[in-house]
Amino acid sequence: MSADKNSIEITIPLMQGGTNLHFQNIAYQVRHQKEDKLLLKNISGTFRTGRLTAVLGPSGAGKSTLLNVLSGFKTQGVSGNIIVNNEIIDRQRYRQLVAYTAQDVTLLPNITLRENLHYAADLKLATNVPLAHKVEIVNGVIALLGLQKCAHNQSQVLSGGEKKRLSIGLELVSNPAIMFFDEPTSGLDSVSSFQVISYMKDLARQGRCVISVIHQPSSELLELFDDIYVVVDGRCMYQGSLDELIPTFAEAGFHCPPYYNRADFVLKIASQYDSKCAEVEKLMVKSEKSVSASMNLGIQREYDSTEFLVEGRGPQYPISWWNQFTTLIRRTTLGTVRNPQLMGLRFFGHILFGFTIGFVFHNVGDDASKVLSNISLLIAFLMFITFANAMTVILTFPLEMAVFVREHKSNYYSVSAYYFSKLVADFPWMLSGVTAFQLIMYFLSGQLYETDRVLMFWGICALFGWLAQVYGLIAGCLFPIEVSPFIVPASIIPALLFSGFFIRYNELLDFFKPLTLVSYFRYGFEGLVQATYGHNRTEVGCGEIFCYYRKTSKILEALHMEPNRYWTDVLGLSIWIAFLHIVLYLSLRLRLRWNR
Ligand SMILES: Nc1ncnc2c1ncn2[C@@H]1O[C@H](COP(=O)(O)OP(=O)(O)OP(=O)(O)O)[C@@H](O)[C@H]1O
Repeated sequence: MSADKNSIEITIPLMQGGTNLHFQNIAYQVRHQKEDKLLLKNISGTFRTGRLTAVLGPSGAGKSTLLNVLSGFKTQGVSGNIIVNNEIIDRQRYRQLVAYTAQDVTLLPNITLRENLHYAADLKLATNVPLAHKVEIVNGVIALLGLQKCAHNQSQVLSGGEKKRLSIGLELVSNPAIMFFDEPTSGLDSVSSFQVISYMKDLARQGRCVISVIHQPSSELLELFDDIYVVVDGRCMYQGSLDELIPTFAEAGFHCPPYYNRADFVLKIASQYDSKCAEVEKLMVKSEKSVSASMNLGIQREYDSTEFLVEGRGPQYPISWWNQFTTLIRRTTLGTVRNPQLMGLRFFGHILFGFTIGFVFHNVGDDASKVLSNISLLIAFLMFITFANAMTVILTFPLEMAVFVREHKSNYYSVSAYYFSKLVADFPWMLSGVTAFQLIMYFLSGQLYETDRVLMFWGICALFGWLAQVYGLIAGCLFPIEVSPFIVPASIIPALLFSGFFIRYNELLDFFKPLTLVSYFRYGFEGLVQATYGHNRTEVGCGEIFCYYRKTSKILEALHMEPNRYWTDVLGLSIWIAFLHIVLYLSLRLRLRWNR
């Protein structure tokens, strides 16, 4: 993905024709504390091509909600019509036209700005777009947003303003006709804010319809906008040009003092809505009527349907499933390799612990007088594999989840492409860590050197590492980063209790016995015991005159284990892994549902 550093021409094509967006009687209802709450109340309006529109309103008025709905990010509980150039269009076509940049866009920390744009181009542009053209588009976006200086910086070191511009750029690569921004200047100083809004104005001038929620803009910043849309309590208080704003309010009896910031003036009037001011209500009703009237002029047809963004038949994603899958694998692998803590924990952590535990349990493997220590080693072994593999993913996955939700909602790729890419990309790292750990420990602790036995031991370790990783992914998907480091160990302890190590099967109350059948630790522990002492091994070496556990049958008896159950344990672990994969897939879907 090298790019020609000298090529800074702006190559984003101008929009052909214009795209006018009308929205009619949009209502949005949520269920909150067992009550239905109407957040948007039959709100209507028009956003026109080539114009930059500011959405203003007091805090809690419904500005972000309106943008979320109009961008198609929220669809559940929404009714009303979205009309683009006089046509009601389906969800698939609409998503291809629209881009939405939320207030805080989460970015993958270890991917550079240029790489972020390249991956967005790979995922959002049709597969037949040649690489050279994608590079041109990325260079164009970088030049347009003035990001040349930091193009090779990883996202984690970008400044707030650079991140904001990158998030605009990510949407720009697919050259959308309609762009929504939620408070793009929040957290920026006045110079950067001016820059960002100026870029947005350029985008509008190129023939796009650009709409932005803006919080308390300065007079200078407000001047950059062509149109204003004022939202109050989920309704429209004003829609029209910036120039008409003050005269319209004056007509309703609200006069703006000279030299007063127009945005502040409007917000002051809007905040009187709560005190049930009759003049404000009159202004709202008048505005709603005039919005409907102007829309009827703009729309040449009547629409009966109130179903919001119906499902269409066209392809949902810009590129094929296979290309989504391979692009995501490349990106995840790059992010993993660039994450030194994660790599360190995964690989060197396994090696370090392999040596540490290996030396602590030095040569206990083939000595019947040290069987109890060796059995403790087996459970310690499994515990390390579980925590090392589950914890590494729960630390990074919640952040990735935010990226997944944003990108999936922006129609970059399907859930299944992401799901399989995640599993495939992470698998070799897990396997290499577990293998290194096992080999070091196996030989340092003096287990029996038989190829079959080493492979059987490795098989259980690999399955257990895999299980732990998927377990961690589920926790990282469903719980915030502050909660999952507690949830994972707490939920593992019951499985550990019924592993057969802490309390033997026959010592359990009858009531608890069935639980050993669902404990994955039981299958892991028993599998390791069988690989170590079962399967045609009759005796263990003995360095003393008498060793009680010299015969392996005595060891299995003491642990209440039947001989030759290795493959049953493999089956038990495999069923658990298959089950957890289904749970992970459903968790990803659930996570998307929460954000609908
Ligand atoms: N899922 C929800 N359940 C209940 N109420 C909600 C939900 N989402 C938003 N709200 C409420 O809807 C109102 C509008 O929220 P929204 O985020 O759109 O406001 P906003 O105008 O963008 O405010 P701000 O300028 O402070 O960001 C708020 O009162 C908010 O508390």
